[in-house]
Amino acid sequence: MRNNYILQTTDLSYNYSKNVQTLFDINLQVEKGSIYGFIGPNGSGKTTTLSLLLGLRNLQKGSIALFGKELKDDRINILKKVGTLIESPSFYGHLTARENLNVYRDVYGVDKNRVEEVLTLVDLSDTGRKKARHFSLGMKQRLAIALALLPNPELLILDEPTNGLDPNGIIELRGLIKKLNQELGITIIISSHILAEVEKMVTHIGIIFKGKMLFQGTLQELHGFQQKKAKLNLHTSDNPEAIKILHEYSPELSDEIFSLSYNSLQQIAEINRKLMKNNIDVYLLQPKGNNLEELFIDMTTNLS
Ligand SMILES: Nc1ncnc2c1ncn2[C@@H]1O[C@H](COP(=O)(O)OP(=O)(O)OP(=O)(O)O)[C@@H](O)[C@H]1O
Repeated sequence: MRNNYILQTTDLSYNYSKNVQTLFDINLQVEKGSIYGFIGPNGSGKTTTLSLLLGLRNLQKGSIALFGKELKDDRINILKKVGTLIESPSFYGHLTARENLNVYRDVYGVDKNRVEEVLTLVDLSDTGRKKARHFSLGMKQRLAIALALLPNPELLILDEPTNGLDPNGIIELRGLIKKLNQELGITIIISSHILAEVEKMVTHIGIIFKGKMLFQGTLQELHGFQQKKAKLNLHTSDNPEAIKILHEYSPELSDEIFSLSYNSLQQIAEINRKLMKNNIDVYLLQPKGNNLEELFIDMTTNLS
C-alpha cells in the first residue's frame, strides 16, 4: 500500500441477498490530510460502503486497509483512531451538550479538558443548560461531531451530515469541517447525495452510482474532466455553413441552435473569430453551465 493513503479499499464488493449485488469492486483511495467527498444518489451504496469501512458489516469480498493495516487484522485498535457520524446521531436529548460529552468521557478515557476543547471546536461551549433535544438540527450535528472528536481521531467519517440542514447550517458545517482538516490535520470522508453541498469543502471526490465508482480524483481533476466535456451552444445567421466551418469541433444540430464540445476559453474566442472571418453573424454563443451536478447527471444518465 502506498503510504499516503489513510484508507484504501481493494475490489470491495457486497450483496445483501444472493441475487442482488449492492457494491461492485470499489477501490477507494483516500489520501492523508484530504477532505474526500463520497458522492452518489440515494441507494447508490454509500452507507453500505461506510459501514464496511467501520466493520459494522462483515467483509464478503475485497479488502480494507486503514492507516496502512488490514482492518480485519487489528479492527479494535484501528477503529480507535476513527471518529464516525453514521446515520442518526446518538446522544441523550434530556442532557446538555456538556453532559452528553461527559457521559462518553469515561468510555473513551479522556479528561475534562478534552470535553471543553471539543465543545469550543464545534462552537457549542456557550449552550449552558439548554438540553440537546431543543437544539437546532445544525447544533445536533455539531454535537454528534463533538462526540466523534472526543477520542482525538485521525480520520473522521461523516455519512450525509448536511441532510436536512438549512443553508446557514451547511455553511457552519463547512467551516467546521475545513477547520478540523486544516488546523488539526484530521482527514475527513463526507458522504452526500447533493454535490453542490460538498463541492466547496472537499479536496477529493469519489462518485458512486449503482454500486460502481464512476470517478475518483482531486477536485481539480474533476474540473479538468468537466472542461473536456464542456458544451457550447451557438446560433448564427447561417447554421449549416457554420457547422461546416467548425467541423473539427464535432458540432451537432438541434432545432434552431447547434452545440459543440470545447475545452478552453481560448477555443470559444477562436470559434467566434472563425465565424466572423467567414461573414457569419453570431446571435448566440453560450457555454453551457457545467457544474458538478450536471457532470453527475451526465455520468449517471449514460450508465442507467
Ligand atoms: N439492510 C439492508 N438490506 C437489504 N438491502 C439493503 C439494506 N441496506 C441497504 N440496502 C440496499 O442497498 C442499496 C444501497 O443502499 P445504501 O444505503 O448503501 O445507499 P446510500 O447511497 O447510502 O443511499 P441513502 O443515501 O439512501 O442511504 C440500496 O438498494 C438499498 O435498498
